[in-house]
Amino acid sequence: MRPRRFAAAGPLKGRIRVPGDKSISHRSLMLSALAVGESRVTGLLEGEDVLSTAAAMRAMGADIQRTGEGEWLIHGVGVGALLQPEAALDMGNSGTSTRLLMGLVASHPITACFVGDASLSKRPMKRVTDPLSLMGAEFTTSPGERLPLMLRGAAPAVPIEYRLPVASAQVKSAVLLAGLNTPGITTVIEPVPTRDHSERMLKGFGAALTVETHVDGTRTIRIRGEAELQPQCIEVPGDPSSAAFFIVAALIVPGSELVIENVGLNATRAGLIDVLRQMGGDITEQNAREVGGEPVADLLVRHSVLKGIDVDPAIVPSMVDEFPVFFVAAALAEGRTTTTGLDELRVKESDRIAVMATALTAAGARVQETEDGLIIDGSGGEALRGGNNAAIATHLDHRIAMSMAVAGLVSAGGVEVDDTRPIATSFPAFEALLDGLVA
Ligand SMILES: O=C(O)C1=C[C@@H](OP(=O)(O)O)[C@@H](O)[C@H](O)C1
Ligand SMILES: C=C(OP(=O)(O)O)C(=O)O
Repeated sequence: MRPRRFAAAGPLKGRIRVPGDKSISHRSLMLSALAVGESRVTGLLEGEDVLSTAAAMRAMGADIQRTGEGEWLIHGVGVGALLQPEAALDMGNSGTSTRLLMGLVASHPITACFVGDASLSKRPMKRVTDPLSLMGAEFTTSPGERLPLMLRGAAPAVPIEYRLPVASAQVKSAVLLAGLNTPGITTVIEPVPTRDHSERMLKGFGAALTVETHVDGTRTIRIRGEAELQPQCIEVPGDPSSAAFFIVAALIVPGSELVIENVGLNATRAGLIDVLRQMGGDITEQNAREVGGEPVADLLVRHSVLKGIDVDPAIVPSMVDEFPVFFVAAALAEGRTTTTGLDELRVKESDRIAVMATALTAAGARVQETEDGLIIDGSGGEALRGGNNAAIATHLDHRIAMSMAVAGLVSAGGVEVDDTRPIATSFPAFEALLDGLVA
């Protein structure tokens, strides 16, 4: 464990750049490893989760080299040609690596064992074993359909039409990636839109993929299997989920004025910015452009008096990973903020509803937990005053650690986080960036 106290240290001023998008980084390694020829990726997030994906793709035959900071060269094996890994694939803390790679393996004639850390081993996998079983893959799982599990891929796999029972980009992507090496057309029906990086990147690599959006917002995504992927040069945009910690910090720490450069603003990811603006957050987009087929801008964020709101549950998928830090913003707002429809937060790296309720309460915020969200009565900009000095339990969850670090910046006595190590899964430079800003 690596504990640390985060305390108030004055306004955040200056310019920072956040690391590459985690979702896009995973996908760029996976698809490059399946293309025939050499792909080049720049701006890759070198966090532990993405490195787990790189190691797994290497173990299944891809040649993956790091040539500089964030710069990687990948020689792919071709769709259908993944090799049998010789040892278990260690997924570490990463749900995205696990579920997307299960999709890839499911339609290859190989068997792979998936293992992970204590957090990942508690997370539900039935959401992917269900559709992948329909495609012909076979599973031996730990009780409750959890890791460790063994997956025997089907060759040939059977194309399916699958309607997502949960709003999950990981489940959608698992089925689409399985569809890559499945004869015929694999179809995913998505009643609620989730992040669309897989669709964009599969098309970019030359897969025959179509997206039909119906009047009620439902999306039907079709992919033609036995695809041949063309190698690509990919520039990964900055991660809005990492930028979120600094956006909220600059909004709630008085006197702050911060530019966060190169932030991905794909509409399926940008919900936090919309909600913070509805609360009165002063966030301006500068230098809007496209990076790697994704909309990107620099964000100028100024300290703002935030007003509590009822968050529309329809926006949840586009800010699903940002709720822990959003709760910190709500704890500093004037009045009450109500969130609902957050059931999925209970099955992330930790139960993010319960863990944040406990953590923020300990830090002195007024928080009430409901079945599917939190009700937060904000301090109206007053510093949080926690009753005790006990360390906040982060439960191997990077986003809890970083969110409570941000809470420490607006806490009268500081916030002690029990373990900062998980931060390296998605944002290894987080503490250095924060320390550099407030120094
Ligand atoms: O597809 C992805 O890259 C991700 C999808 C989301 O998970 P779910 O699909 O489980 O909602 C998100 O929480 C995760 O951090 C990354
Ligand atoms: C939920 C997350 O990631 P994963 O599902 O990949 O572990 C996250 O990064 O917040």
